[in-house]
Amino acid sequence: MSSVVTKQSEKLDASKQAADVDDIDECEATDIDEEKSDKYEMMESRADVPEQDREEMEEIINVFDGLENQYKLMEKIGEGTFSSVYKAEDLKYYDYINDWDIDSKGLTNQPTLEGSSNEGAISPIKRKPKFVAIKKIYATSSPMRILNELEILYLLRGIDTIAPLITALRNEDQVLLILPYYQHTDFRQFYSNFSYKEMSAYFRCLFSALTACEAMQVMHRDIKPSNFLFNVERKHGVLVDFGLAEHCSLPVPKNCPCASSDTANLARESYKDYEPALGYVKNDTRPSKRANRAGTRGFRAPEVLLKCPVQTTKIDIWSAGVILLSFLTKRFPMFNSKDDVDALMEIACIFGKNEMRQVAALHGCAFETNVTTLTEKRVNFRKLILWASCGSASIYKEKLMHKPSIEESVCLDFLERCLELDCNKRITACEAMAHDFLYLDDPTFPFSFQRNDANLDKPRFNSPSMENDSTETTQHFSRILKDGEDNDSSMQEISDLKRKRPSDSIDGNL
Ligand SMILES: Nc1ncnc2c1ncn2[C@@H]1O[C@H](COP(=O)(O)OP(=O)(O)OP(=O)(O)O)[C@@H](O)[C@H]1O
Repeated sequence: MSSVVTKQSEKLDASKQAADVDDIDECEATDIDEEKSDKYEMMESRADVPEQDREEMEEIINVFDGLENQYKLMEKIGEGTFSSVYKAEDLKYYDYINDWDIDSKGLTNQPTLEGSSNEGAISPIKRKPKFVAIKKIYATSSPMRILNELEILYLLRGIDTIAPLITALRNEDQVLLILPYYQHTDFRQFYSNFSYKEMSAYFRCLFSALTACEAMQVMHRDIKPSNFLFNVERKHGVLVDFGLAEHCSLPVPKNCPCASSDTANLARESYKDYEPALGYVKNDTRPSKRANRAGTRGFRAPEVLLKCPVQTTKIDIWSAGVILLSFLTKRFPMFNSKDDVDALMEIACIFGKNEMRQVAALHGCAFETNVTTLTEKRVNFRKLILWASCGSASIYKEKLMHKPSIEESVCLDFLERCLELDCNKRITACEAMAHDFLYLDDPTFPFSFQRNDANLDKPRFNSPSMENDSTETTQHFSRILKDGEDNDSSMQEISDLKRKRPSDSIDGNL
């Protein structure tokens, strides 16, 4: 497959391109020499870039020889646990086919291919600078982890709500992922004043991304506002950061009651007979429960907190529900626990002890607490939201007396389905795409509103065979990440990889 991909995404031959493309190549050829003479010029021109960020960008340019001819690093835009992200101008954008670029869809500023007409092509002078996000993965990340992120990004190519990988570069232990740059609005600027319609648009994009992940059996594991880049003006969002993502189809021991409907039903029933023994076993010989708990505090699903070994894509639905709860309560972060026990207690404050015992039994655990303020029964979501968002007791009481609007009811129903403690009963992303809440901004809602249900059970994109893809991608990227290669050959591999855009190969050319 890799050779096919190479062919499709080959740099466009200058002779095959329109005259204006040739013109720009010549201009760039002269520019390159000038750029080389002072590779840091672009950073000096930005006095507002902090000294430390400037140093980091200089280091990247030093490590990746020739990078400055491809990308003009501008500023640091994000920093996480595993990476730093920089905005850069894509200096060679117009030399390549850029099918991944949602901005370019329907525009005629793409270079033309052999045999195609150049009519309507935009002259070089009108070309806008194009930007990418360069994600520098810290050298402390294991190669397997980086490979996993690359592999999953490759698998999820071609979906306009998931940030695609443009290319990846490696030099020794330094790895850069090049992604399109998405102009977005900080969550803190809009979460407290979004209307139901705006929330609907936000979650339709998010759930479209989650539907794609679900179809590929990929758990993102880190769904949170900073990983969903939403552009308020365009009402469009993209999911980023698959650094913790994981396949849930991998064989795991099904040693959790939730894994089969028989044992799950038994657990749901038997929790009532559980008699808590006071104290704890002094010399407990039972093996400790182990499971992947990767994620961000406050967004972990109950099954993650209860260390269920059979986690599925439902964990992401819970996290999306937590984001919706933030919108509705106008509180962010909604949960802020320091550890998993605290996190379970925060959830118990809403769901009550009775449901917590049930969900604990579903994952082979027992839930016991001596915190007297916890109630047996759950708190009604509407009451919780009004209490948290109203500001005063009198407004709360007044609002509570009013019947909820259709929009509010639909939204509350969606919230309950996402924040369902029992992962087996929680809504799937595909089912969520059929929920009225995701169509509130439809002009005909709710009068003559009709969803096109015919397509809702189908993933809205091509689904290449995961097994084959996964294997080939693993081979492809593991070569890039393989240790012990000399610098030249690894850089050669990297340049081979350059511009092998996954989305190029999705439309039936494999
Ligand atoms: N393609 C992009 N376009 C614009 N900004 C981006 C892009 N990718 C990442 N960012 C910004 O960089 C931040 C960190 O990126 P990312 O989440 O991929 O890194 P991380 O190290 O895994 O972070 P965390 O530990 O917080 O999950 C994002 O929250 C976002 O603000």
